[in-house]
Amino acid sequence: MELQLALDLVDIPGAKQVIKDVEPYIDIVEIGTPVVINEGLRAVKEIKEAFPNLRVLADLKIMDAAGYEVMKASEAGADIVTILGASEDASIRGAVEEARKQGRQILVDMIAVKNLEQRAREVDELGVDYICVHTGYDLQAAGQNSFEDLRTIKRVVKNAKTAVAGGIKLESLPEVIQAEPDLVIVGGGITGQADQKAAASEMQRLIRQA
Ligand SMILES: O=C(CO)[C@H](O)[C@H](O)COP(=O)(O)O
Repeated sequence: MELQLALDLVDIPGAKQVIKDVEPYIDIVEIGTPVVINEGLRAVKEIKEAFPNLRVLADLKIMDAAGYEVMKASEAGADIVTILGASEDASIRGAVEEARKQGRQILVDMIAVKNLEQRAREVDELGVDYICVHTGYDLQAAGQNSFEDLRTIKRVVKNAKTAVAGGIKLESLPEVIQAEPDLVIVGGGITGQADQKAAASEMQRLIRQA
């Protein structure tokens, strides 16, 4: 099981500062969608150059023109690129094909997918690397989480690794770990804490002992 730090509400210098503090405790750093919107793929490039030993995920949430967008994110240095599970099979195939060419990986974000069980089975057949259940900020605000969805994809996904994201905090991490995802994605549960280093270190400890 691995830990991914999601950076959503920072600029590039801010991202570098957080990563410097928590690098020993994380496996992957995510350049979040808002950061890419604000700063462009330059954010991915600068973070990869500053932290070459860390895997970098570009959270582009691709919906179309997938091959092209995966190519551009790969050129910027992304190791993993995200595409939406709600996108067309042709787009997901295009993303996978380009990622294979570039030696990169694809994470499918299942945010807003209604028929989760069926779509997870279909996406799993398309050769993606990760399938991620995700409660976005708007539904987190309504008190939702993805823990039941994680158990659902764990049942049906046979090839890809499983991941979970959305509002995971130190208190809820043990329940997440129990469902045995391959990747736990945490944003505010680390970045929103007064002591980010302590939060990341404790999360890594719980994950490693699982
Ligand atoms: O992709 C995202 C939002 O669309 C976030 O990166 C993801 O939800 C993790 O952040 P948090 O733990 O703060 O919810």
